[in-house]
Amino acid sequence: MSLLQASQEVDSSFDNIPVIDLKDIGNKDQATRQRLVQEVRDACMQVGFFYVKNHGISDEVVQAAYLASKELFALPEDIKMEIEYKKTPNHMGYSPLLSSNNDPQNAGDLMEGFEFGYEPTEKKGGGVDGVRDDGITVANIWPANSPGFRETVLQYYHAALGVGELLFPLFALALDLPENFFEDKTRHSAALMKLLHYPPQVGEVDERIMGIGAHTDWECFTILWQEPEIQALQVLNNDKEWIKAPPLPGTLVINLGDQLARWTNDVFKSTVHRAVNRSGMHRYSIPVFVGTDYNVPLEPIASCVSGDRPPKYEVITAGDYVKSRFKAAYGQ
Ligand SMILES: O=C(O)CCC(=O)C(=O)O
Ligand SMILES: [Fe+2]
Repeated sequence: MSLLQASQEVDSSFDNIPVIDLKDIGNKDQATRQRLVQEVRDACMQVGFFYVKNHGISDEVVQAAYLASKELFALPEDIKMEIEYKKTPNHMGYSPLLSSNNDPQNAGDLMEGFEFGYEPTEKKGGGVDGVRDDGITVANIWPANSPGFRETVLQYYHAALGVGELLFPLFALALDLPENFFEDKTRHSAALMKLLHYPPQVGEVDERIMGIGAHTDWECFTILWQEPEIQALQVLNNDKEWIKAPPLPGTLVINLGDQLARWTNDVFKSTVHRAVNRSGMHRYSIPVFVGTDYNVPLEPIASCVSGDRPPKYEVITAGDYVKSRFKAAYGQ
């Protein structure tokens, strides 16, 4: 069945998020690979979200990033504000509570964050990397007097990039494209990592106050680590029901973003989601947003367009798209 035919028959009234085991990802056996690709295709068409287990990021690397994140957010507010995102041209750095607003219906997101883009682990200090001088990842900003912080979080970042490199060929195969379709479009690691902290929300439930309001992600896909045992993430299905995406031990959440929806003319779903922390405890999460290089135009692939299904989106480069979404979320 062609992609478009399959897409017409898709039922997106899911009530849970599929789990995909990556243990066979290096297995070259045709049938094994085909099974994995089919699982990815179904998840991308029906849900836009899936968990991965056996993803290859070690517990040590995850734990170290988690602890570094907790330590960062525990710093006094005035210290954190020294690296506020407004001090960079590209919104990297610290964003205090309520500084972003992902859902225009809401008053702001009740979370604080710290965001950075590509840097090799060995480089000392943040700064300009000529290859990526694209207006988005030109300047990271790092907390002063936090020894080891930069190295620790970059270690996680690079491990997540490795997961991304495993996933791109699967997405390509799931779209009936050559396995290496994304290779020349992802040479510069246009990935941003964000540490997030959601303080507990207590008291009366107000639907307009979310940790992060309803939104879609902006890149190709997001690799999300969630704090164990705290339910916060919710995913919207086609029946407009919020489906819980609880943390499952040992897994990461993969969710598709708008770039893949644009590449595929919505054959793959960039699904609306939100998070709210009513657990009474502090919650931390770590998304890594993986996209195509910022100069790459997001042109719908031929197998996702037909006379009945004309292109839904104007062509825009990945970079311009991400910039426009930053502007909308931060109001500048
Ligand atoms: O913290 C979470 O579970 C979700 C975060 C998220 O959706 C985002 O940062 O785009
Ligand atoms: Fe998101």
